[in-house]
Amino acid sequence: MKMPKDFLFGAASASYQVEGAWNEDGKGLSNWDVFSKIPGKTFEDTNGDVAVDHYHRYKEDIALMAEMGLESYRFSISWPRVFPNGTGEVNEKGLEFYNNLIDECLKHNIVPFVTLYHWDLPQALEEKGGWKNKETVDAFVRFADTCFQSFGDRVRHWITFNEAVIFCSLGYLTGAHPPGIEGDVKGYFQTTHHVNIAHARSVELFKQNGYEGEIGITHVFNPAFSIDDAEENKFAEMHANAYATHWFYDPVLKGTYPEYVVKGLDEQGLLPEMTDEELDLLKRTASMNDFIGLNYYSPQRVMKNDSALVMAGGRENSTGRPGNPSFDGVYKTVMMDDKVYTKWSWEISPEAFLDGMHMLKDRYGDVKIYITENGLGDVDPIVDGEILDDPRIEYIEGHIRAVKHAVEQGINVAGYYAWSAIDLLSWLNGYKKQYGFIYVDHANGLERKKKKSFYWYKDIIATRAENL
Ligand SMILES: C[C@@]1(C(=O)O)OC[C@H]2O[C@@H](O)[C@H](O)[C@@H](O)[C@H]2O1
Repeated sequence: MKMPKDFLFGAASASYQVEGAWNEDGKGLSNWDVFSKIPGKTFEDTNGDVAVDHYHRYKEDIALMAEMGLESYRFSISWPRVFPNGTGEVNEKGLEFYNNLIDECLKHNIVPFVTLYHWDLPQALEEKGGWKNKETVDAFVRFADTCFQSFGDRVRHWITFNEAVIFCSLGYLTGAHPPGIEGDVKGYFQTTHHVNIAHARSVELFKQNGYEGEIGITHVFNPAFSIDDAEENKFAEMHANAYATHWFYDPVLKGTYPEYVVKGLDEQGLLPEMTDEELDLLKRTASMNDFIGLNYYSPQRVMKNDSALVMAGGRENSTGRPGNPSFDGVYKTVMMDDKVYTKWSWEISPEAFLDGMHMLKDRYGDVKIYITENGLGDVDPIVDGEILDDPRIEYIEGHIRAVKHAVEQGINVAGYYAWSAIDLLSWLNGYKKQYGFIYVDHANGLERKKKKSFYWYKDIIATRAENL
């Protein structure tokens, strides 16, 4: 079977990780511009000052994506490039860059798929409390509307937020991401609620103003599976899926928070402050969401936690490495002998991906899905100057096959975006963790080079994955 003709084969990036030009053309400071310069926060003190210089080299990069036959490019907009202080004055040069980027995509018949927020919050807002402060919600809605007005004549696909669970939990539970706070559990849940309100208000505004196209949100998709059939471990599975998935997906797709989590948080005095008006907003906007974006890399294998609650913070544990207890100590993730893992100990399981998508359909019905990220973080083998990233080809082949099976089994998947189009700055892992189809040679002026997977993906797109 060929993938449907309107299925989008894409690839993704994020502003802070690719653009560089951190202080050029009127751009304001982001929280990551500041946080990454705190000694020890990132591997080898890497930061996004230059990244892979997409800001100056986007035409070359888009041309390479077009050569690959890429049908769609998912990229994010740097909020502080548009609003240097988070709100107030608009930076026209910032709008100009994204207008040029969008026009370059369209010139090559590449569909722009825009993420409004991929973690780079204006520092001016972070300093006023960031996502714990309701004012940030107001500022986001203004930023979103400015983008709708400026780009909505050519952009027809919008994602409000990328992976709320990551920037909220790493910002307020483990402290590995800005603002670097550890153990603020109530603050963590409050930020997730504020992000949900910012999303819902932006969706309602998008629909009320009659912008063309579709809007949704992207969440981590990390389905939990018990290590066995023991009752206590099946409970751990239920608990993990409730807190890591339903807490984020239900308010968007059902318009309500999962009762099990609300009850648990209330009993612990951790329930976010939520007004009736906000809860009504979630309820009335749920049906306005056009799709849900899934960022799937791996499942989590869980069991009842039998050790003291040790919040393993720090860089290496922030990338989803198994072995950590949940924030509340109820369950822990484990590695299993019969599973396959990446160099960063992330399980590789296209099977769990397909099972998880069925779980979502059972809970949310026939919701339109985009796979907005999926890929292999690896240290790519280089042989005689050629980047032979066969492990990445094998990983992506298995996951596109799972997407194909999902579509054949009646699950409404409308597109697949590999993470990432081009090698880029990993938030905490510098450049050692590569994801791209295009290699960036940091030893030779950021020269671009096509990997083996570049040619492989080109063929997959051309044949619409018919032979998978
Ligand atoms: C933590 C990590 C990683 O470095 O592997 O997960 C996979 C991927 O997720 C994306 O949303 C991040 O923007 C990107 O940088 C990657 O981040």
